[in-house]
Amino acid sequence: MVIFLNFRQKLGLLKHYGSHKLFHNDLPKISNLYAKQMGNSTKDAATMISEHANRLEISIPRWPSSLNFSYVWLRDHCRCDACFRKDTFQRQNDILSLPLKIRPTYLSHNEKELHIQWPDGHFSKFDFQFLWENSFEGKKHSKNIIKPLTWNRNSFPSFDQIKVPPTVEATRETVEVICPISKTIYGEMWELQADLGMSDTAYTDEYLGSHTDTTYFSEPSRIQVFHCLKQASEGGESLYVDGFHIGEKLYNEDPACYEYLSTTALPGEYRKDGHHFVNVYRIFTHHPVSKKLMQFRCNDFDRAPLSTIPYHEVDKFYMNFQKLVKMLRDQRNEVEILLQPGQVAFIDNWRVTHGRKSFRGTRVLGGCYLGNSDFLSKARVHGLKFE
Ligand SMILES: C[N+](C)(C)CCCC[C@H](N)C(=O)O
Ligand SMILES: O=C(O)CCC(=O)C(=O)O
Ligand SMILES: [Fe+2]
Repeated sequence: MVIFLNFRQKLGLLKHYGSHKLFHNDLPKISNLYAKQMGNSTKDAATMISEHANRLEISIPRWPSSLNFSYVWLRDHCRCDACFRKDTFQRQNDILSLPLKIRPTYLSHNEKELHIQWPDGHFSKFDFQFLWENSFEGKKHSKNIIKPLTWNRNSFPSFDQIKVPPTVEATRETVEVICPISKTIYGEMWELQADLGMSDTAYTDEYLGSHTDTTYFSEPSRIQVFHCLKQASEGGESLYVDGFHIGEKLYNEDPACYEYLSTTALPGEYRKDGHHFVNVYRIFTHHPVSKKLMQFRCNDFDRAPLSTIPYHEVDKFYMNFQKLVKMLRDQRNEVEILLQPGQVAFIDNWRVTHGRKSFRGTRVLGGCYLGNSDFLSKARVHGLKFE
């Protein structure tokens, strides 16, 4: 079975093992539809183009507001063969030849396209669809469509499941249908069972507080895949918490603490024979343009010596950090799932924390990591849109 934690809202469900229709989700579908309606103004007699000093204002009745395009932006985004290579999807016009004070000499449009004649004789055509999808203002409107639905113990969403044989190879095959597997210091596919030789608390039979993995990487792994290959004879339930729910709650209950943990950097560290990772990060990271919460990172086990905070601020750090971890350990926020052999969990490691209860007997988890760029690229190919 495949369980998508969090991606039910955001990325979708693996409905047919082996099929190409992997990412299904109502919300992105709505947003795509929205983008289509907004961009494809078929018989829009009422399209209005107004020239201003350094911008064009385009108004199409279907668009929620008019969009503005500066002339230099339009010249830079010309998609003709001389400016843009359609075979490689790469730019060809050199930024240094872009005239910053350019203005069109002649403008016209039909129902689908805007036409611009430039002073040097160059001619550009723009699909309204392209303009809608790539403008700052258009993006702002589309972004409002997908709002992450956060969850706690009581509001945890249901998930779809399919059967995967409880072997590492079957896990690999399932995952590879979705996305190439990352190779990290743990290899591609790893197996996890209590083995102190591995020098990590994950490889014990003890309780493990909920955390995100690879906080010590400059870009943490995006998806953590867990496949239960063998259940413990007792205990070993997985514990999941929605870090965005924690963020929301903290923001509402103690905005100063949220602000502090969004702006204060701390170091993470991981040492293992021949490896020494160190990375300085913030617990809450926001999208550089929309400012929405984009990533939650928290792993107390892999916290490095606190060298990023001056002594007079240290009390403040511990106070705020404890507050956060208390919320993370609060059972009201924690979802408990006893993974069954054959059940695979895909966890958004940029958002959802994982932990486990202590256990007895032999418990084996198989799994792997998927990189952020690889995963988002595949999701986009399946028609999903991201900021
Ligand atoms: C078993 N597996 C490879 C998944 C994880 C092992 C690494 C755990 C590390 N403390 C971290 O949180 O990143
Ligand atoms: O044993 C578990 O369920 C999780 C262990 C863990 O944190 C990990 O492998 O990253
Ligand atoms: Fe972990």
